[in-house]
Amino acid sequence: MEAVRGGRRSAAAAASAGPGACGCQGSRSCLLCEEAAPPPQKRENFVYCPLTGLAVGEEQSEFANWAFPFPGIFLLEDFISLEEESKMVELMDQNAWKLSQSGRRKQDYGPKVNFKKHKLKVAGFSGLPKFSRDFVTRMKNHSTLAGFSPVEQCNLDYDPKRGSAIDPHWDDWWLWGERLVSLNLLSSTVLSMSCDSEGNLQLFPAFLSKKEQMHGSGSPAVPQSHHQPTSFMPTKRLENTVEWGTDYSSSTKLVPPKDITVAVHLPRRSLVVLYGPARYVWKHAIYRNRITSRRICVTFRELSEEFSHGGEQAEVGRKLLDIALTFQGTPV
Ligand SMILES: O=C(O)CCC(=O)C(=O)O
Ligand SMILES: [Fe+2]
Repeated sequence: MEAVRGGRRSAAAAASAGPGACGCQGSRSCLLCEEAAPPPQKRENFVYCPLTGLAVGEEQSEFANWAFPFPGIFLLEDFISLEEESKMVELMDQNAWKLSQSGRRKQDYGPKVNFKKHKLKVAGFSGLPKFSRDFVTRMKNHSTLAGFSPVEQCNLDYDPKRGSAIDPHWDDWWLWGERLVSLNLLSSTVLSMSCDSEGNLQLFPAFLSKKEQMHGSGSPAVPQSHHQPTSFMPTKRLENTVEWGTDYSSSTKLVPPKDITVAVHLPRRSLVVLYGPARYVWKHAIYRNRITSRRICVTFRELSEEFSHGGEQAEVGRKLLDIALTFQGTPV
C-alpha cells in the first residue's frame, strides 16, 4: 500500500526539479519530481459520521446502505477561531519550513529520533513553541484528552502546487503514545483510513433515523451500546451531517478490510484525535486530491507507556516532558 508510486520518479526527474526543490526519497514523489503522469488517486467508499461513530457506505458505491462501527475518532469543530488561526500561521511562517517527503514541508519541535534503531537524542530539543501553550491547555479540557501531555509538535504544510500528500501509515508506537492530536488549519481536507489486515469486517444495514426522515434532524437510531461514550461526542453538531443508524439484528455482510477506505472529513480549524483502533488497526493518509489549497496540520504526540511513569525509559520520558512543557521551543 505504501509504495503505490514506485517507478514514477527517477534520479533524473528529481534532478530536473532542481537541487533542493523537493524532499522526496525512495518511492515517494510529488509534482516537482514526477516525470510520468501523477499516480492514480484512491477514492474512499465509506464516510465517517461523527454523530454516531459509524462508517457509512457511500451512496454511489457498492456499499450504499451498509455501515459499521468505527471507534477511535474524536472530532471537535471550531477548536480555534479564525483570528487565532491566522496569528498561529503568521508565527509559524516566521520560521523556516524544511522540505519533506511527498511535497510536504515541515517544522518539528521534539527530540531527534531514529525510529528504526529505537534511538533518540534529547540535546537540541528546546520545547514546544510558546504559541501552543494555550491550545494544549484548551484541548486537555476534553475528557478524551485528560492527562494529555505532548512531548512533540510537528507542523506539516501541504500545497496543491507541490502535490502534497501523505501515504497510508501508522505513526510510531515505540516512542509515541496512544492519542494523536491534530489541528487542521487553513483549509478542510479528508483523512483516509484504510486497513490491510486479513479476515473480514462485518457490515450492517444502514438506515436514516426516523427523526431525520421526518424533521431532517434528531438523535441517531443506534442501539445505546454502540454509541460513542458521551465524552467522545463532538461539542457542536456538524452541519449537513446526515444521521444514520444501523440494524444490528438483521442480515449482515462480510467484506475484506482491504476493500474499504473510510473518509473522515476534517473541517478547517477542527481538532481530531485518533486513538484505539483508529490509531493501531487502521492506517491514515491524506491523498493528493484532498488538498485543494494551502493546509497546515499541527500534530501533538504524547509518550508511550515505555517512556511514561513506571516504564523502562521513564527517566528519559521525564526529561523530554520537562523540556517540552517549558513552551520555550524553536524548531529543531
Ligand atoms: O496531515 C495530517 O492530517 C496527517 C499527518 C500525519 O499523519 C503525520 O504527520 O503522521
Ligand atoms: Fe500520521
